[in-house]
Amino acid sequence: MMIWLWDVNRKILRCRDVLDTIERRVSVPALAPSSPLLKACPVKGDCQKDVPEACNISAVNTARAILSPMAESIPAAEINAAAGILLSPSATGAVSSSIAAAGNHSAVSLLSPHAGALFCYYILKLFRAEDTVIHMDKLISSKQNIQHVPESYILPPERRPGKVVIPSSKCIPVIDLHGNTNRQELVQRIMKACQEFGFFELTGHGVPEDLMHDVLKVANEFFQLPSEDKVNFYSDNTWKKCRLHSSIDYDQEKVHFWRDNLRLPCHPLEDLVEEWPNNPARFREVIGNYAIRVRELSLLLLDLIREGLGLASGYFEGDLSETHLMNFNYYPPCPDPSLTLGLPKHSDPNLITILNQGAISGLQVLKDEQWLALVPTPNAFVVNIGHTLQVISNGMLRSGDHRVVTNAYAARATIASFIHPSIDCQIQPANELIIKRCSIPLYKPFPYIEFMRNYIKDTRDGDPVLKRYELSQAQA
Ligand SMILES: O=C(O)CCC(=O)C(=O)O
Ligand SMILES: [Fe+2]
Repeated sequence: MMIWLWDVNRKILRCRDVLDTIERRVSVPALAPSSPLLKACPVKGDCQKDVPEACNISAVNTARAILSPMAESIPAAEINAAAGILLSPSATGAVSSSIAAAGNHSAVSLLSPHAGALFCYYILKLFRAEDTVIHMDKLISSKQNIQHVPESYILPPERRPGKVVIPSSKCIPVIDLHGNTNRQELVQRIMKACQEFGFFELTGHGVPEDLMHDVLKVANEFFQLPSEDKVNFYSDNTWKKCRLHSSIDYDQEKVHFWRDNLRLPCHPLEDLVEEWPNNPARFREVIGNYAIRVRELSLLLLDLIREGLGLASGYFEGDLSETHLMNFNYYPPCPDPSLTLGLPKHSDPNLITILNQGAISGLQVLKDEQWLALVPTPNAFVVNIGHTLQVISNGMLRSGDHRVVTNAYAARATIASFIHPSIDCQIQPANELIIKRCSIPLYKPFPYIEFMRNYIKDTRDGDPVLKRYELSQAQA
């Protein structure tokens, strides 16, 4: 059962979001029928009819009594059922008419703002426990003692990694950022790696070893927290930037993947850090420091690539590299890694990705139709090019296909840092490049927002998203 509310702007809010808002707005005391705070929040006159004694007997029981019949009458598929709760006096009209429009009777509680907030709080508390169970059950890290891979995670035979042993090797180029004093040579090496593999390992990058290590430690600690400490971040909305979820698109996909994921927006940091978890206690500090360092590093690498492509100085600055997201991936041990994948074959959608994969292997890169298993190099980053850079470079650089396999013995945490264009950008092969090389564009222009929509769908279904945007010779 999910409870939905309307806020003063008639935006539909999820239960958790409302709870958070309320927790920020009112300090909620332990509920006691005689609580002076409850007495201090009288129910407004005529609402006694709708919300009998809401605030002077146990509000939880009252909430249950009011909501139970209503909850049963709500068709599961309809989200516009609600408890009408007033978060501010000006919401009265909006809430009442929304509920009336949605055809739901009852329970428009005309409370004073403070009483409304309190009442709302207890109603939601009631349902939060249930919400926690429903959502947190989707996380693999919430499942206890899994002996077998559940059916819904078993891939069809042609998409399974199977039992084939993929030889591990140091298979992608290694680039030492500080060991290369000659900038031109460095640019050439990066370009070659991005053309041939779409991947390289980066050493000498300047991010301190203890920070590389600490971020993974804090990430591991986050995933191991009890469910109730994480549920506030859970969301099935693939567009929500700050969210905890599992697999790729859990409610829409045919088969699930063996990974939990916390995604955080990171730029501009000072505006966003408040949205991040603050448990473990060091989370914001450690991850914040790291986010700044990897963003700087990504922009430096993008600038080297820009130079290699012969694009004007500053080409990737501004909107094109505006969005910085970090993916905290968590792959718990899997009882049979041959049946499932942590992540299916995909290329990243963005410009450039910097991955801190710790010491446990799992990442595989596709080269000449062969999977190569990467052996992690201590304190090195794995860098890869995303679809957007492939398109801007008109196919000169390639986004590297990769996938993640699971293992049966140890949980693996990784942090992937993505630089994306802002969602309003139009993406297309760089004009200067087409002109300079007298080439024809290989991709049609597309709005990044539309591309991302298709990307999520195609990745979960195993389809190549760039196919949609390729131009045939005749069209170009
Ligand atoms: O966890 C890994 O090894 C890779 C993660 C990845 O490919 C991603 O987050 O897009
Ligand atoms: Fe990826």
